Amino acid sequence: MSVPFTVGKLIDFFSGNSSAFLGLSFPFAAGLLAVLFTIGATCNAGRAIIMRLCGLRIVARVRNQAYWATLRQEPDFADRSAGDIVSRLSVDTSMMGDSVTSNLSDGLRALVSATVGVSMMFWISAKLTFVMLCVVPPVSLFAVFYGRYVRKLTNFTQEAVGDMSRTAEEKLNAFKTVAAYNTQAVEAKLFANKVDAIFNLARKEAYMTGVFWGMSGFTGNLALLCLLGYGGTLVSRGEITVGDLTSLLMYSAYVGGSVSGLTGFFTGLMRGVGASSRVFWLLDRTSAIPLDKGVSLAPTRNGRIRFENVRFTYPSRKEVEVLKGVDLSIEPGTSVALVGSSGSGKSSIQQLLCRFYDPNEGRITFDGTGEAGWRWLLTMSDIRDLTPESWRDRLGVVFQDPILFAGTVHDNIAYGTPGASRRDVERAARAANCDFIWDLPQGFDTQIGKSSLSGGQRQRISIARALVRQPSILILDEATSALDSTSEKAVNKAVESIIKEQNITVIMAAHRLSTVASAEKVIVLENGVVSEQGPYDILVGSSRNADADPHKSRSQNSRFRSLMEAQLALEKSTVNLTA
Ligand SMILES: Nc1ncnc2c1ncn2[C@@H]1O[C@H](COP(=O)(O)OP(=O)(O)OP(=O)(O)O)[C@@H](O)[C@H]1O
Repeated sequence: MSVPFTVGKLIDFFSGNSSAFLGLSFPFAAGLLAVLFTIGATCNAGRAIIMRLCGLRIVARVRNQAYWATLRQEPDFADRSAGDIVSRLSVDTSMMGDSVTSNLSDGLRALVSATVGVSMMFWISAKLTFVMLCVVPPVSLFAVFYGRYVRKLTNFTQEAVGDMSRTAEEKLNAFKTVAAYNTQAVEAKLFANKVDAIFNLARKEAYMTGVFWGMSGFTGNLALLCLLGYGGTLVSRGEITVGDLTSLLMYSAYVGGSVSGLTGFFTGLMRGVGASSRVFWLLDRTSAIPLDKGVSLAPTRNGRIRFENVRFTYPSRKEVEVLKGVDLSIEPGTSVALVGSSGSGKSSIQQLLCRFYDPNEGRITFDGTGEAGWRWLLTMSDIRDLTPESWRDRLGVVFQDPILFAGTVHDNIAYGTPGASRRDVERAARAANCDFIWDLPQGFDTQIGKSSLSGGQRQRISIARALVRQPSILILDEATSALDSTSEKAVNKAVESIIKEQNITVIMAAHRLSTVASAEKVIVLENGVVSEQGPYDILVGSSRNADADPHKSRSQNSRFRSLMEAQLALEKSTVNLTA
């Protein structure tokens, strides 16, 4: 800020208006200025470096915290808004970092420059400065409205960007489906619509920005005109010198630059406020199922699981009740098959067991202390009272569509069991009938990705992943559906022996007769309620609700029989053929 003042004094000194330069000898004053400029340059560099580093640190820290906050949400949340979360983690966080560092620093610098510049102008000529400043207020007022408008637009734009990312992510994940159905053009159009939405928002901002800059440029020129016209008059009247007028001109340019910098700061700040509100929303969101809320379940013996009048609707589809009062009981160390037509609620029961959701009514209890007789009643816990973390530690889960991550076979099997040794991993792999691993080029150290193995191989690795945890409860959702019947039999046999060995409860959702037959108890679901349950042999010989009413007459028209009719007939004909 000393430059305009110095230039004015220099002009006066050389034009003979003043006998001394800044009241000092010329070489001394020039040396002093050189020192001042060096200090200024060093501070400027320091400011830029410090602010940049602060920005990077803030972005890194906020990203980590936001990702951590996301991972601790209920699974349904991330499932529904993955694309949007990615945009919050990438774009919003960096906008937020910029806004509070380089933008803030530039803004503060502009504020100081404008204040010092205006003060210096007043000091040189209060009259002239006052005339000039009359044109500034309308621009400032406009800047405030402009900033607010930009904040609103930023929020809309970020939401639109999230929407676009979601669409792209979904379709890129299903690239083969898009290719198989030749829907590239349809998808490109859908994506273009999302891009158009972003473009339209950006266009609105562009119009507003254009008007703003046009207006502020015009105001600046008007101020300059005042300065030259009125300032020239003051020089001719001898009220100020030519050097003073030059200093004033330069200060006004500095102040003009600072004011536009302040406007940029204000809009940047508003953009940052918009982006940070989206990031803070994520950081502040409380999970519907907090991971650490409740009593930690000690790794004790296995226990009985009971569903008591469980009613459930998915949060994203509140109008459809999926489970309509499910009552069932599963003894520890037994295997149970959930059977029912597609959409009857088998996976939903398993998801509730994993506590990905909580029931709307009723409760799911676990008697984890293994007390015998009536005493187990006293030790039963509603699984909602347990921390999801400690509860899930007891579970081994294999989903319908198993996911493998980039990494080695070993890493994939040991995923979630960091302490698992190579021996543990190999034992689990053997139990899950993963013989093919030994034939891979680098065995357990072979790198695998999302799609480098067949469906059946992926399923078996997922089963090994669940077994290596040595769970109390093994949840298998159509876990062997992609296996050929020999592999399926081998896996079922291995799982059976592990159940006996380790007292594991197995709850499997299955359509295949061979898998169902391997279970000790079959629970038949129909339209969200348990319609039959009992041992396989009885249901197949067809007792209706053998558990509930063992004395009831056997019916050849049981729901289980009709579900399995085709497979039972096939089995019968195979037996006849073999005979
Ligand atoms: N995430 C979800 N959001 C909303 N509704 C869902 C969700 N998942 C499942 N549903 C609905 O809940 C009902 C029961 O689904 P569920 O997956 O439990 O059936 P299922 O018996 O396991 O079927 P399948 O044998 O085909 O796997 C279905 O009507 C389904 O449309």
